Amino acid sequence: MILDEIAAHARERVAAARARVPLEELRARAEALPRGDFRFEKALAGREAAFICEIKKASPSKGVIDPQFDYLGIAGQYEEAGADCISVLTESKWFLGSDDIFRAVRLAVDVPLLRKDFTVDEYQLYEAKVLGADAVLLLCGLLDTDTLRRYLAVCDALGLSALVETHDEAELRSAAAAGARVIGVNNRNLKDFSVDLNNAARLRAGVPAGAVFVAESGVSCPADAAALRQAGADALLVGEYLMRSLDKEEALRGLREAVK
Ligand SMILES: O=P(O)(O)OC[C@@H](O)[C@@H](O)c1c[nH]c2ccccc12
Repeated sequence: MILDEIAAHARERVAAARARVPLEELRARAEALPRGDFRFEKALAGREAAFICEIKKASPSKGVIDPQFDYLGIAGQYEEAGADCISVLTESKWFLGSDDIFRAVRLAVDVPLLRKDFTVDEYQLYEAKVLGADAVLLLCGLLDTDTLRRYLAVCDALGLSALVETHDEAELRSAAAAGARVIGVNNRNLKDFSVDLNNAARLRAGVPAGAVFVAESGVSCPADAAALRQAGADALLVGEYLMRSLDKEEALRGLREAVK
């Protein structure tokens, strides 16, 4: 199953990174940085419907989405267009992302940034902090409730926000039990890549009051965004549609219009 393969590869990447910079050293570096002020989640909560715009070159389900991949140009366009947050894939094998891309985007824009990777080790939380991330992704499909709780405590101590991603009721209960403040529902099943926009609507009722609810994946036109907003999404995470839009400002304007 692909998620297992991606997670196994993430563990290999962490092992290699640890051999270069040991955990203790990385943690000390992360803890020496100014504690973040959770501006990722503030940016999401501050709007009627917020947009997290994603920078990804490829995905396991679609292959290469943008062969040119002028990620700095894209980041600039997203910022110009008024993206509330930007998600940058750093997974290297299936999404063709990298920490270098993240660093470059961090230097180029002031928008809150989500470091989008497959978190399988506490090490990656410190990595994200040192990269200048405002938020990390925690997948319930990879982390049990106790581990989630532990990672959320580390994030809190660093001033990092966490987008806790779920796909079904059991995962949503786990996210809620762990105390997640930003809960995502992925409309794409990472096990077989099928997309069901109704997934967000179906799980909406299980999201604790006060948590920010992010609908993720599968937005392919303004009407999709409208439907997700109708289903109670506080924020939308949009990747492929924006990556394929030549005029990202116009595309995002269209999505915003649709959720009003
Ligand atoms: O390109 P889309 O269908 O708009 O989806 C964006 C985002 O939700 C998707 O990239 C995603 C959702 N959860 C993830 C977990 C890991 C990597 C990627 C993802």
